[in-house]
Order: sequence, then C-alpha cells, then structure tokens
Amino acid sequence: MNQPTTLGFDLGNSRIKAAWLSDDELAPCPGFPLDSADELRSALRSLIEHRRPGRVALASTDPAKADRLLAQLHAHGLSASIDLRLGQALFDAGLVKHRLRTPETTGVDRALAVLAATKRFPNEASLVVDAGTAMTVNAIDAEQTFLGGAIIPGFGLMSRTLTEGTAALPEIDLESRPDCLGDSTISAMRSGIYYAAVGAVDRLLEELRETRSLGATPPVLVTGGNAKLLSQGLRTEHMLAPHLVLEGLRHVASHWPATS
Ligand SMILES: Nc1ncnc2c1ncn2[C@@H]1O[C@H](COP(=O)(O)OP(=O)(O)OP(=O)(O)O)[C@@H](O)[C@H]1O
Ligand SMILES: CC(C)(CO)[C@@H](O)C(=O)NCCC(=O)O
Ligand SMILES: [K+]
Repeated sequence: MNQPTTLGFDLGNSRIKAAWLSDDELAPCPGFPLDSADELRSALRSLIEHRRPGRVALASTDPAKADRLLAQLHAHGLSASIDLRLGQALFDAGLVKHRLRTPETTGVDRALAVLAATKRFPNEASLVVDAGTAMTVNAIDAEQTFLGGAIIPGFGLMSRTLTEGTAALPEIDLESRPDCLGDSTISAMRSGIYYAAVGAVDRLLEELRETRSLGATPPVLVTGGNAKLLSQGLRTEHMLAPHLVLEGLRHVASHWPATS
C-alpha cells in the first residue's frame, strides 16, 4: 500500500486547510483557525504528533501568513519542500496552461483548483467556483487552458462591508439559505448578501458558457468553505468538490521532483 507522506496545506485568507497527500489519496485533516499563533502552534503539534510527514507542501494566497506557518513548521524541524505562493509557479512548471494577461498576480488557489478540474475532466471544458473569503469563478476550455473568470466578495466580506459602511446595520452571520423576502433588518441583510453572491455566480456561469464557447453544459465544480451554503441556492447544475485546492496540490506533489 502507498503510505501518504506529504502533508499539504492550503492557506487561504481566513483558514488553513490541511490534508495527507499521496499519489492516489487525499485524507483531509480537521481545519484550524489562523487567528492566534498559540492556536496555530497547538493545532500543528497535534497534527504531527502521531505521524511525521516525509514532506510538506504549502500553497498560500497570503505571503505573511505563509511565512508565519513556515516559522511554526521550522520549530518542529519541518520545512516546506513545495512552497507555492502564486499561480505562476504552476504555469512555469507546465502543470496549467493559461491565457491570462497577469499570470504573475494570479492566486495559487485558483490555479490549483483549475489543475484539479483539468485532471477530473481531461477531455472537456469545465467551470470551477471557489466559495471562500473571496469567491472566484474560473473557466477552463476543452483544450485545458485556464481562461480566467471573476473574483467577487464572499458572504463574510459582503456582510462586513454593509456593517462597516453604514451606521444602522448590525453584524450578521449567514448559516443557511435565507428567505428572499427579509421581513426584518437582519433577514433583509441575509437575503441581500446571499442572493447577491448566488445570483452573481449563476449569471457568471451562464455568461461564460454562452460567450466563451465552453459547450452547452460544461461540468461545474463548487469548492471552498462556503460551497455547501452557496450550493443550496445555485440554479446551475453543479457538483460539490470539497477539497479541490488540496486536490490540485496533491497533483503538484506527485509531479514535483522528490529532491527539491
Ligand atoms: N469548519 C469551518 N471553519 C471555519 N470556516 C468555515 C468552516 N466551514 C465553512 N466555513 C466558512 O468558510 C469560509 C472560508 O472559506 P475558505 O476556507 O474556502 O476560505 P479561505 O481559503 O480562507 O478563503 P480564500 O479562498 O478567499 O482565501 C468562511 O467564511 C466560513 O464562513
Ligand atoms: C481571489 C483570491 C483572494 C481567492 O482566494 C486569491 O485567489 C487571490 O488572492 N488572487 C490574486 C488575484 C488573482 O487571482 O488574479
Ligand atoms: K481558498
């Protein structure tokens, strides 16, 4: 049996997701918060206490947080032999083809999710939605070229904008699909935020399909911390893919030179 030895980290703007990665398996670890160094240290300790990784692979959209995680790993005698900070790393390695004008600023999470989609659908176009702190919609054509897409604020960011930009609107949370008719201040905010995002994603998927010759019904993969919540209201047919970024990282790890 193939023993998973790579510990992979997907470090986003609000959470760290980790998984044990092998050539044919992805075993997710419980997620941990990014807020305090103490919390991170103890979460990391319990993660590697019983099982020492042969290698660490890190993908991060936030360089400062990535450096902090690396410092914590060093304290445990570990370093990241794969340390990805930008989509460019995947483009340069020939793992993802693209037609982007600014590959040098493209998020590594977008490129990794796209890579995972090209492995799932090697012979057809596909669309990827990542519902995280920010939400992204990403288009891949039938030749497996990443064409680009859209970046929109996630539920939390939209909600914070409303609260911070007004005197009267309170802080809210959003845990399930709200009624579209908000009959209170809070339920009206929940409705607005939820349908702004879900409606935008549905419309983007439709526009991309129609205008970018992706075929009538390319498969749509939905990932990210808010994937399930988004999925509850999406009209476009789609599949949930909970760990698409880590899935992409698994593909990178299995192609990366063992010595680096
Ligand atoms: N178990 C969980 N712990 C924390 N947040 C969760 C959890 N499950 C869902 N969420 C939601 O997931 C969202 C973050 O999503 P995700 O983890 O994909 O973000 P991220 O990777 O930090 O963001 P980004 O991809 O924009 O950098 C949070 O807004 C939170 O509401
Ligand atoms: C858009 C986010 C925040 C989504 O996590 C991330 O992919 C990112 O920081 N991207 C940089 C800009 C870009 O992807 O073009
Ligand atoms: K992410």
